[in-house]
Amino acid sequence: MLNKQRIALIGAGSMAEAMISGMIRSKRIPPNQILVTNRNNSDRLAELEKTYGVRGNQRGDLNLKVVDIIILAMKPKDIMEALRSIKNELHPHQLVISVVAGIATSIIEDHLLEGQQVIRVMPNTSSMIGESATAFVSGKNTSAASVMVAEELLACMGTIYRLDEGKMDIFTGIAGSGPAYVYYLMEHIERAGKEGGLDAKTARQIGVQTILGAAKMMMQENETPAELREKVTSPNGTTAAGLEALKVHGGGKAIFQAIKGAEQRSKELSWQIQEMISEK
Ligand SMILES: NC(=O)C1=CN([C@@H]2O[C@H](COP(=O)(O)OP(=O)(O)OC[C@H]3O[C@@H](n4cnc5c(N)ncnc54)[C@H](OP(=O)(O)O)[C@@H]3O)[C@@H](O)[C@H]2O)C=CC1
Ligand SMILES: O=C(O)[C@@H]1CCC=N1
Repeated sequence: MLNKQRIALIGAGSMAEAMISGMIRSKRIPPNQILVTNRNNSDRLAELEKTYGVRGNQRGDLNLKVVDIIILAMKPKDIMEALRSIKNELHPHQLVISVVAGIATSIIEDHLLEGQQVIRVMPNTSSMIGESATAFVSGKNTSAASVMVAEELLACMGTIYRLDEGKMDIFTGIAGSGPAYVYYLMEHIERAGKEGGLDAKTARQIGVQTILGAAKMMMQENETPAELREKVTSPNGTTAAGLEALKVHGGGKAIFQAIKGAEQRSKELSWQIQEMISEK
């Protein structure tokens, strides 16, 4: 089903590239069926063409009528302008997928044609290698067949979760923004490794394998994170000392607050757009 779909990405930034890479690596969509556009950065389109074999189009040259799926991948502040610009080029049977953080499905539906099929998605940049944790919400006009196509498409980028709209903010806090917390953690692991005498590259490799091993343990073993943690922790041993330092320095609280902060920002983005709409 998927290999017949023509897909246009509106927005050619980090998330668009991660999705393109996921699609191409999956080999389930021929590159020449993927079109990508932005506002005015032709060098960026050329770069994506060269790297992935997709077709970069200046916005004015992109005929949306010939595509099946339109992916909105611009910043939240730019979505209203984008919706205005595409509305009358679309037919309601075409599927619009938005990856824009904080923007509710109903807002997108309200600013497109009556009956437009819409799906809201929250991927993360691990889509690049087919390892995203991706959530989606189906819009009110979206057919079961279109949901199946979207699931097939999103599966090229990783694991998918169908959620209620109300859970998208917390999902964004955990999974959409989540890779950044892990990278930040690695930055600190690397710093400590260097201070302990390792070179940066070795410290990073050790840190990555440790995170990967722990992640796989949580996936494959039938034990809670707390149980797994206890198995690492010998009484009065090194781990107990490390965990105590984490507690003293608010490590757990910091992780919790990072997720809550991102969740809250996702909500705010939604309110800001609502305000913008009601002011007009
Ligand atoms: N980065 C991430 O990890 C994730 C991002 N997202 C969401 O994805 C969206 C994009 O994020 P990201 O890729 O990081 O952002 P970037 O700033 O990297 O890219 C934004 C892109 O949108 C383009 N753009 C803006 N307005 C228009 C328009 N009217 N028509 C065509 N193109 C337009 C820009 O083009 P130009 O350069 O020409 O201005 C640019 O290519 C955001 O809404 C974000 O919330 C969701 C999950 C994860
Ligand atoms: O930082 C952001 O707003 C986007 C959404 C999730 C990840 N990046």
